[in-house]
Amino acid sequence: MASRIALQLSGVERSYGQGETTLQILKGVDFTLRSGEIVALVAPSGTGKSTLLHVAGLLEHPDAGEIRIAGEPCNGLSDERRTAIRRAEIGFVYQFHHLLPEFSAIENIMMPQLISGLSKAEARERSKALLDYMRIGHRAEHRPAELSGGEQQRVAIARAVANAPMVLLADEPTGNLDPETAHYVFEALEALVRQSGLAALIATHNMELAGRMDRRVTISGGKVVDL
Ligand SMILES: Nc1ncnc2c1ncn2[C@@H]1O[C@H](COP(=O)(O)OP(=O)(O)OP(=O)(O)O)[C@@H](O)[C@H]1O
Repeated sequence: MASRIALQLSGVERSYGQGETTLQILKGVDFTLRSGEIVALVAPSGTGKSTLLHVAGLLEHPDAGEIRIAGEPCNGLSDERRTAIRRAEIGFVYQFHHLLPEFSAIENIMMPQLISGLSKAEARERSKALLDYMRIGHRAEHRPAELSGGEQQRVAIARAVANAPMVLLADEPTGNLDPETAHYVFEALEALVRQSGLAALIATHNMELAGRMDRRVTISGGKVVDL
């Protein structure tokens, strides 16, 4: 049986005003991401990878077109509802970890769960399981500055999936790591996707990692096309 559609973009357009002119970045993007698949987004700098991730993740509004998360059309929803969907169904990972420096690894992962209303005990238990899963259980009480780059990114990934979202959107998650560490972090991410049935769209310039994903897409002429 085909897996469930987690994210669907239809006819999505997005442009930015630049002085007198308009820079049209996305010109009718159609794209479908299914639960349990990892898709690489590989495109030259400036073609709109971050824009696509922000629009897909409900951080920015498209100028036209439709975004559905877990089947729910997100156009025309109130900002409150969009935020609620984003918190529940979307996890973000960036090139730089953006962990809160004054909190430990486990506290960083607990945070989004506490915001969602989980008890402290439940949040701690799930965070510990995620840390173990990412093979950094022994670093739970360390603050970000005391962790290596690869460990920091694994904590950031654990935090992104802490609320069991349907979709993981990652913008160069290994871009700041050496090749060996990048490989190791991707391995942990891949295991997590396989185990949880998450759907992941990962922007990367790393062709070796892209080659290991289920499929590869690029942005060409403002549209998403298969590579
Ligand atoms: N808020 C904004 N206002 C104006 N222009 C913007 C804005 N955000 C992005 N752009 C422009 O839109 C284009 C696409 O940007 P985007 O960040 O999506 O590219 P990218 O493919 O992610 O690039 P990179 O690989 O360098 O991160 C760029 O030319 C950028 O300058």
